[in-house]
Amino acid sequence: MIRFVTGNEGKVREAREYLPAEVEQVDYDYAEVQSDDLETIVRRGAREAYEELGADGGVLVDDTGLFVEALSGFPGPYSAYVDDTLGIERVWELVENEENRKAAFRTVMAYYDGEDVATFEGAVRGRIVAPRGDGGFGYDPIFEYDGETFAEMSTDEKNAISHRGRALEKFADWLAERE
Ligand SMILES: O=c1[nH]c(=O)c2ncn([C@@H]3O[C@H](COP(=O)(O)OP(=O)(O)OP(=O)(O)O)[C@@H](O)[C@H]3O)c2[nH]1
Ligand SMILES: [Mg+2]
Repeated sequence: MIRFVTGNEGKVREAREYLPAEVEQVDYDYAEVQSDDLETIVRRGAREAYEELGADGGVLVDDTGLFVEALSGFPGPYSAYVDDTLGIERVWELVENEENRKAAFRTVMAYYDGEDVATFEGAVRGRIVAPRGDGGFGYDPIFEYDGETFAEMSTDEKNAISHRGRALEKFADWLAERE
């Protein structure tokens, strides 16, 4: 059993689809330290969550950012705040008149079970487009990869190419090797 510490059900859905182990969602709000480095955020988050929730199996945390080239990497680690305040329509409007609409998603996951903290990273490059599709969550409707937005893909299709899918793949390999 893996305790996935997140308030985001979309992340949990993708992890459940991917991982062979059972995944329990724990909605504990660990402190996301102010940092422009996702790895720093998840390393601390995993330790804090483990200490708070107790030594009842490992905990997994995921911090994700959307990095838009024309905006010098914004919103990056502040993606959740910008989603809540500006919303994805406004992010699209910020990029709409730019020639360069390239962007990347980056996820870093950290797993901690009382021994060492292990981290797994995944990234995908795509471009920002006007919102399309009703699947997915967060910025999925404005992120296009190979002609389709993430919101137009099934969970399986997104996992096969996404930032989170790549991080989950590394995590799954690591778990399998440890057994
Ligand atoms: O289009 C997207 N495709 C994704 O695959 C994806 N993963 C996360 N996000 C969004 O980017 C921000 C990350 O912030 P975030 O990592 O702090 O997540 P969160 O605050 O939602 O949950 P958590 O911190 O409790 O785990 C939040 O606005 C998420 O909705 C995504 N958007
Ligand atoms: Mg968050």
